[in-house]
Amino acid sequence: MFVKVCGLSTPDSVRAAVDAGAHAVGFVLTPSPRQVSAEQARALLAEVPVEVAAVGVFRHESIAEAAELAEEAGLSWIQLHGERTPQEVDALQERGFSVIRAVRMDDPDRVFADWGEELLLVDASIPGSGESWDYASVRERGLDSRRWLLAGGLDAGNVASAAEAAQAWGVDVSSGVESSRGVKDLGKIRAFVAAALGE
Ligand SMILES: O=C(O)c1ccccc1N[C@@H]1O[C@H](COP(=O)(O)O)[C@@H](O)[C@H]1O
Repeated sequence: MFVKVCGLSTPDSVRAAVDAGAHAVGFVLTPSPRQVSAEQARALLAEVPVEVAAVGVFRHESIAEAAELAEEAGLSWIQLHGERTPQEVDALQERGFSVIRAVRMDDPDRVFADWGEELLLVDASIPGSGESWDYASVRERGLDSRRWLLAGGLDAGNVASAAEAAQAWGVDVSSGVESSRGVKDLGKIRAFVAAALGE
């Protein structure tokens, strides 16, 4: 099970995720209670070993803005929310980025098609809201042979059953490892990663 922990903004939360065994960590560079600047993300990157994917999360930004900010931060992965096109994914890959393309669980089937992104992320309607949804319903989308992450309302208590219900390749979390909005809880991060990894 691939595990990503998102919305990290302090060195100790990055270390907690990495030490627990997360495969990816996310830095939100778009307006959010978890937003960090490119400069802050660059400093946090010092805590991330090369084998762990460091991801910049973008929602309202153009492709050019996202690429510029990610380059400034030194991030090689971009997570792209919002209405996007296959050409935008191509443009980021041509610029050297690996792409996580976020779709909403209620998007039409065509949005779930394979656009060549490295990972698809299937999230609730409002990203980062902690809103859970009917995880089993994603099985109708035909993602069996794809590399994709389940997100939205996950926490240490439900991640194993949610991943099983959805037959997820990987999982992503933000709200479920916080003590209050935007404030990560190190114990919850460790418990989430352990539960996702079946430890
Ligand atoms: O976490 C945010 O604030 C955020 C803002 C804008 C786009 C994506 C964001 N986070 C993503 O949302 C899900 C986590 O949702 P939840 O809080 O666990 O329910 C995950 O994919 C984050 O990468």
